[in-house]
Amino acid sequence: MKIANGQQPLVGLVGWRGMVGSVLMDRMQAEGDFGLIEPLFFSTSNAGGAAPAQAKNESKLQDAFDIEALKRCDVVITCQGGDYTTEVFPKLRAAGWTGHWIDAASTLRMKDDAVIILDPVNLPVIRNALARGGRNWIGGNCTVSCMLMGVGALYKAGLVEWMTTMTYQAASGGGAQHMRELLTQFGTLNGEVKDLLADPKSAILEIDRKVLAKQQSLSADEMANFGVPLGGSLIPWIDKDLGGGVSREEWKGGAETNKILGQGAGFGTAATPVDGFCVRVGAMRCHSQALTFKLKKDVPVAEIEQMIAADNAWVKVVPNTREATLKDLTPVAVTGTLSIPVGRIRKLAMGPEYLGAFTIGDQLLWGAAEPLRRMLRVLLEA
Ligand SMILES: NC(=O)C1=CN([C@@H]2O[C@H](COP(=O)(O)OP(=O)(O)OC[C@H]3O[C@@H](n4cnc5c(N)ncnc54)[C@H](OP(=O)(O)O)[C@@H]3O)[C@@H](O)[C@H]2O)C=CC1
Ligand SMILES: N[C@@H](CC(=O)OP(=O)(O)O)C(=O)O
Repeated sequence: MKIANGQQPLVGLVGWRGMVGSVLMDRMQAEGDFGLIEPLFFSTSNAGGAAPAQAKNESKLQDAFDIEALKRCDVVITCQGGDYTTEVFPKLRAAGWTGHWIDAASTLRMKDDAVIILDPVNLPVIRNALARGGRNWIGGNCTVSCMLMGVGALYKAGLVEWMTTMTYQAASGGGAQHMRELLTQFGTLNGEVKDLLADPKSAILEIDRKVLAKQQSLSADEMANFGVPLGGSLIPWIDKDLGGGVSREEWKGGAETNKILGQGAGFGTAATPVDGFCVRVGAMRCHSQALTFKLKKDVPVAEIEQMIAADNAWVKVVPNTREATLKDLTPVAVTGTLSIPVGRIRKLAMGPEYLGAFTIGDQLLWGAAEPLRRMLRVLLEA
C-alpha cells in the first residue's frame, strides 16, 4: 500500500473493545501489526475518551459515526456489527471515500463488489480483486471459515462433488451475552441438584427429574438471549428463518463456501452443493462440524490426509483413533488456539467416494478476527 510522504497508513479501528474486537487487538499486538500502522481508534459510545495503549499520535477516541473522521483513514477495520455497517458504510462511500473497508459483519458479504476474505484458502481471489480495484473485504461466517481452513484442500483439488455439514456451534456465536446466559443456566441447574449430587446414594432419575423441571421453568430473564434453555439441551436452528425450512446459517454454508472459492455465490453451474443442519450446543467458543463428502472419485484415505495436512500451517490431521480424538479433537483442546484439527477421517459405509471427517475451530480466531488482520497484512504488503 503506497502512502504519501512515506508515512504509515492510518488504520481506523471500530469495535475494538467488543468480544471479536478484543481478540483482534490481542492478535494484532502479538503479530506486531501496530508497528506497521498509525492506528485511529473509534467509539460509538465514548468519543473523546482515551484511546487504548496501542495508540501512537492519535490518543483520543474518535466518533465512529463521524464520516469526516472516518474519511481520513486509508483502511477501516470494523468489528462493530451489522447495524453499524448498514448505517455508516454507504454514507462513507457516498462521501467519496476510496479507502479499504475490512469488516467482520455479514451485511456486505454477498455484494458483488465485496470479497469474502480467508487468505490461506482464497489468496488468488483476493489478489485478483485487489488488482481490479477492490476495496471491500468482508470476513466470512465463522462456521464456513473454520470448515474451509480445515478441508479447503479437497476443494482446491477439485475433488468435492457435494458436501453436507452438520454443525455443533458454540454460544459465543451469538455474542458475549449468550456465553453468560449459558454459564448462568449451567449454574442454575447445578444449584437445583447440588445436595443430591453430593450424596452418592441419591437416585440419578430423581436428579434428572429435578433438572428437567428447572429447565422447563426457567424465567424469561434466564433465557433472554437464546429464547429457550441451552444448558443441558441444544437448539437446532441458528439465525433467521429464510422460509422453505432453511435457516440463514445453513444457507451461508453453500453461498459463502462457493463465493470464498471464487465459484459464484453458491447457485451457479460452477457451484458445489453444500448443505446441512446448523445446531447450537453448550460449547463456549469453538464451532465443531461433522462433514460428509461425496468425492468425484475414490481417493485413498492416506492421500486425503496428506493433502489436508499440507494445505496450510494451521490445519492438523488428528489420527482416527479414540485416544487421539479425545486428546486433540474437542472444543476444550482447541479454544484459544489457531489450530484447526481435522479428524475422524474415514470412508463411510455408502461407498468408496463417501468420506467422513470432523473438524473444530475457535470461532473468534479463524472464525472472526484472524482473517481481518491478515487482510490488513495483504494490503500493507501490496
Ligand atoms: N460474536 C461472534 O461470534 C462473531 C461476530 N461477528 C461480527 O462482529 C460483530 C461484533 O460482535 P461482538 O464482538 O460479539 O460484539 P460485542 O457486543 O462484544 O461488541 C460490540 C460493541 O459493543 C459495544 N459495547 C457495549 N458494551 C460493551 C462492553 N461491556 N464491553 C465491550 N463492548 C461493549 C462496543 O462498542 P463501543 O466501544 O463503540 O461502545 C463494542 O465494540 C457482530 O455483530 C458480528 O457482525 C462476526 C463473526 C463472529
Ligand atoms: N451466526 C454465527 C455467528 C456470526 O456472527 O455469524 P455471521 O458473521 O455469519 O453473522 C453463530 O451464531 O454462530
